[in-house]
Amino acid sequence: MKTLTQPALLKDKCYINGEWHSAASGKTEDIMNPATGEVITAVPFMDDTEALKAIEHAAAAQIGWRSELAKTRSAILRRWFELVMANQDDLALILSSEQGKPFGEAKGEIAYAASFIEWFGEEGKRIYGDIIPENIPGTRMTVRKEPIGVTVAITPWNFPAAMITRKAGPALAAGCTMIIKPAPQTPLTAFALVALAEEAGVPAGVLQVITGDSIAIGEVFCESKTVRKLSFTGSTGVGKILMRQSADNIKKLSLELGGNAPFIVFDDANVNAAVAGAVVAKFRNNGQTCVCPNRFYVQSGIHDEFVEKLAAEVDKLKIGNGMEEGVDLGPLIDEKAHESVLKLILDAKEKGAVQATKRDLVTNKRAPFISPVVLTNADDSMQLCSKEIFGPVAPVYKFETIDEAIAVSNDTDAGLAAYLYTQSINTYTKVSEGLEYGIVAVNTGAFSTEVAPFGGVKESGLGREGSMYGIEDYLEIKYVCLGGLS
Ligand SMILES: NC(=O)C1=CN([C@@H]2O[C@H](COP(=O)(O)OP(=O)(O)OC[C@H]3O[C@@H](n4cnc5c(N)ncnc54)[C@H](OP(=O)(O)O)[C@@H]3O)[C@@H](O)[C@H]2O)C=CC1
Ligand SMILES: O=C(O)CCCC(=O)O
Repeated sequence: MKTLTQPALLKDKCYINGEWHSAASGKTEDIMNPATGEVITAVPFMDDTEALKAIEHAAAAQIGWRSELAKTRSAILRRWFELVMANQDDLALILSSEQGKPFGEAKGEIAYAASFIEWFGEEGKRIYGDIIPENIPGTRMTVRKEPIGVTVAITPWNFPAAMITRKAGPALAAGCTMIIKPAPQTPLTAFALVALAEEAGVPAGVLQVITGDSIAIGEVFCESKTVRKLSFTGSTGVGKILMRQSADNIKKLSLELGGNAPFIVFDDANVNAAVAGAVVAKFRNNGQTCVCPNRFYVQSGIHDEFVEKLAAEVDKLKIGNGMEEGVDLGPLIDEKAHESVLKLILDAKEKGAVQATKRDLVTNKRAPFISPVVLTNADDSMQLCSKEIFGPVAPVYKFETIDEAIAVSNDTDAGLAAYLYTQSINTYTKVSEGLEYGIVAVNTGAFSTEVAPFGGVKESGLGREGSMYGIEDYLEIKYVCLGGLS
């Protein structure tokens, strides 16, 4: 078992106004390692009292932070990026211990998380305004982009590092302050990241992290008039609650919600490439990613070959404690997730789905491990066709025509990511343009990067994260009209 090089990175307190705090109530919540069931530590269970205090500190810190030169903020973010990369192994160990993903994958997430700090630190120096050619004599018309103010982030457990930096990176670079409420399962990565931000020189109150009563803290965040923006990644149901709660003060929202990604394979696809892409896309983070394919649509001519090859590859994946060498899939996040995924598989089997993989479903009754499965004969009467699976299950549906593939893919309230495999330029053009999704991946199973926009349409959310567009969500446009000139 690996040990931390910097044990001080394992914090068990919240970070408010530059200091580490327990909850005023003294309450704590245990943090478990999902692979072993062991308690790693306990963290503060804070509530509305601390949320209100953090907002006050964020508002006070906002004044100085927005006045700093973009170049100064950028230099601090650069140091934060370098510290995150210098502590990549320790951060990955903390992340893997509380979340369960394999150590190598956790290291990849830390590098991905760091890339948002680096990228937005650089973008922050390029927040240009505009000069409008005036249409009224004696005027000058200009546009400035200004930081929106105090912001908050509610983040999920599936990417405990990257979902924080994808929000905090642009917020801080734009001159906003941010309070983070990480998922209750994975606060330790958040604490460690914020400890490194402090070391990098992020001033007190600019970046804070609190854990505890999600509902009470969420209400304070939404109802506060001081908080001008909320960014949330998580389920569509909770996104809708937060949107309703934020309506009274017209808060700006970024919502990165659930997906129901189709993965379409046409007869003319390179089947080996499609299988390799399917494994990468579907089994990343044990299927617990909102862009993991949820429905595999495979054209009839290539269907049997694709299923046979995919099942063979999936049967090779090694399940286990993510800290062990060679493990591809860790546990699911908790028992609730395990039960939910198992129910979807059993429902599909009852309705006629056939398991193409060979392993038994449940491999370890002491922890939430589940075998990865490929199911054929799937149809839209099965719950997993419309519900986000969030687990290592690949249901395969057969289709005949291009129009049918587009229609079934779009027949969902979600619209985050879609995948297609074809070698035809006509099919590529027609399908990529016909899909109602924020992201379309063609002949690849991987597309996430800090330089490209991530986000969905329909009930998958609002706004885009990452890329040159991601910082816009933390800026307000101010039009200044100067009149009376001679
Ligand atoms: N888009 C994505 O990346 C993600 C999608 N999901 C989807 O959601 C399903 C359930 O996962 P789950 O973790 O329960 O996701 P949730 O959307 O329920 O939770 C996400 C975060 O929001 C918090 N939260 C829940 N209710 C409120 C509220 N009323 N006010 C403020 N914060 C709140 C949670 O804290 P608490 O747990 O304490 O309630 C957690 O930190 C998954 O199976 C998956 O389908 C989940 C995670 C990420
Ligand atoms: O929303 C998620 O599930 C995490 C984002 C994954 C990614 O950035 O690829």
